[in-house]
Amino acid sequence: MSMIAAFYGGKSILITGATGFLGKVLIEKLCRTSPDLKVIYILVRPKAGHTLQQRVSQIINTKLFEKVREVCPNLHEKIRAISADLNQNDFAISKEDMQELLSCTNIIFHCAATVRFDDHLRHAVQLNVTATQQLLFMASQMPKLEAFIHISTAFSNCNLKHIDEVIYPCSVEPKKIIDSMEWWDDAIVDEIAPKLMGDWPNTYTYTKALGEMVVQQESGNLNIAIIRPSIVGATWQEPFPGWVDNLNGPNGMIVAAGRGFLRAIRASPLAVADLIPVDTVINLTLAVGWYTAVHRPKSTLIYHCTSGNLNPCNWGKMGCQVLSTFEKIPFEKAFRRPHADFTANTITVHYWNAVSHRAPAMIYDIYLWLTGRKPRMTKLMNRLLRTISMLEYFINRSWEWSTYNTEMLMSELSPEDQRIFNFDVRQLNWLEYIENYVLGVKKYLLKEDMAGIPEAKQHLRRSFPVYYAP
Ligand SMILES: CCCCCCCCCCCCCCCCCCCCCCCC(=O)SCCNC(=O)CCNC(=O)[C@H](O)C(C)(C)COP(=O)(O)OP(=O)(O)OC[C@H]1O[C@@H](n2cnc3c(N)ncnc32)[C@H](O)[C@@H]1OP(=O)(O)O
Ligand SMILES: NC(=O)C1=CN([C@@H]2O[C@H](COP(=O)(O)OP(=O)(O)OC[C@H]3O[C@@H](n4cnc5c(N)ncnc54)[C@H](OP(=O)(O)O)[C@@H]3O)[C@@H](O)[C@H]2O)C=CC1
Repeated sequence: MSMIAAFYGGKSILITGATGFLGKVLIEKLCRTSPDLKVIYILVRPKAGHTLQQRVSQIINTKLFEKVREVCPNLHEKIRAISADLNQNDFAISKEDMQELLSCTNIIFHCAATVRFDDHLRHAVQLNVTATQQLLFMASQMPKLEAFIHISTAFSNCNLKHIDEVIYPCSVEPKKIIDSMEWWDDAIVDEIAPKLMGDWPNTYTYTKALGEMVVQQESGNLNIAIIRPSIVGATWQEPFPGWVDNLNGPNGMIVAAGRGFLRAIRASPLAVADLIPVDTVINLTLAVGWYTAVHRPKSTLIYHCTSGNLNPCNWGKMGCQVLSTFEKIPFEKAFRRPHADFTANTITVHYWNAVSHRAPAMIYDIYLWLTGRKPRMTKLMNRLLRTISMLEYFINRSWEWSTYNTEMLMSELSPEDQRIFNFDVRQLNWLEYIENYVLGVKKYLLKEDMAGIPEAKQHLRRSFPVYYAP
């Protein structure tokens, strides 16, 4: 019998960010391995035109939940959506709902965050810092709470090269920043943001570091753990390989390369590509929830969920495998032949941006305009180049994350739990994983049918002149 699966049986679990990438995989795995759990409360913000129930149905009626619908036919009853906006006071939760959450919750998984790199500092502080503080305050009023698991990022200390499983302080106290945000207007925030952020590259990583400090300072008597995943990618094994549903991180780049838009990117081919599959992150998260509640470590433990020190892969190897997968399974309606290069030379990148990105986009737009259609390629290319400029920081450096706590936890698990909640990234075969990843982008993100592969290959042959364009 799995100790972890048994632990979650009969429990009331509160999840924030449940409608996001990690949140969905977390709910799926929880319900599949512990169908006898009592209830999962999910804090969902209302969205125009969708009731809460519709938002839940949209998630659990997808392919991702196909297996779990069989194991847990009453899935709808297990998931209770609570209307909440983490940007509001008391999260705008009704009195009755708040009462129920406070009196029943056993475990909290805090996944909600803004993951945009360019978010305004005020908004990033509100969601990644202030909301975390408020949730901890709520947690402190929950008599049945056994564990509070906070999802951070391995890049919260990306200003350092070697990162241990400890919390590093930021120069300005988060409480001071939270207070200041109340009376600083946007102009002051804009002016002061670069000074506050120092050598953090964006508001996301900076506010996640502040969020960790808040967790440490407000932990009180709670049993808390922090998980720091690196770049979270498609599923490796569960519920099936290759599942992914957003354009974040590498996903958008795979789409752009596969459709022939992306030809060159400033990256160090030998830098470590610290990717980690989303199911690995969730397996570790559930194991940490169990360990924190049952073993109650004396201090807040931090767990790095990274691949670089146990099973490293570099961007060069990854890029080659992505390109070779496109040969076998091309994406539909490609603009050009998929072919891209990583280059470390800034001048070469400027050259390729002009010749291979901007110029073809302009020529294509002129063609669209001449044939009476709306030009759109230049806009799309500009957006792609802007996205690349934000990702460049992460693909031109390597970091070393120590994984003592994560390895310690692995050794605490029974053989059965090591199998069911596998987070041993040493077993990952990168070439196989990347191929399934690209296939998953095609199937689950772009919603392309595998039956269309011959047509996609023919499309590339038909557009012969464009096929070999720079
Ligand atoms: C040797 C051979 C080499 C060959 C190489 C070829 C293969 C290449 C593949 C290999 C991959 C290599 C690169 C990988 C780089 C990975 C780095 C990742 C770093 C992560 C570090 C931290 C990890 C974390 O902790 S958190 C998760 C990461 N967060 C993010 O990734 C968020 C990043 N995104 C943003 O911050 C914003 O989206 C931003 C600023 C990039 C763009 O903002 P903007 O306001 O312009 O757009 P949006 O409102 O977001 O979207 C508008 C619109 O565009 C669509 N869209 C968004 N992103 C993309 C995209 N990347 N590609 C395509 N389309 C995109 C979006 O869906 C919207 O569409 P609508 O239709 O308008 O809704
Ligand atoms: N994806 C990655 O590569 C990595 C992610 N992480 C961390 O993992 C966690 C989850 O990330 P991920 O799943 O990728 O992020 P997503 O952007 O996919 O999901 C974010 C979630 O937060 C919710 N949310 C945002 N704002 C609010 C709000 N005001 N009130 C209520 N809910 C809100 C979103 O709800 P809605 O659906 O309404 O928008 C969504 O459910 C984050 O803490 C992130 O920092 C760490 C490392 C890497």
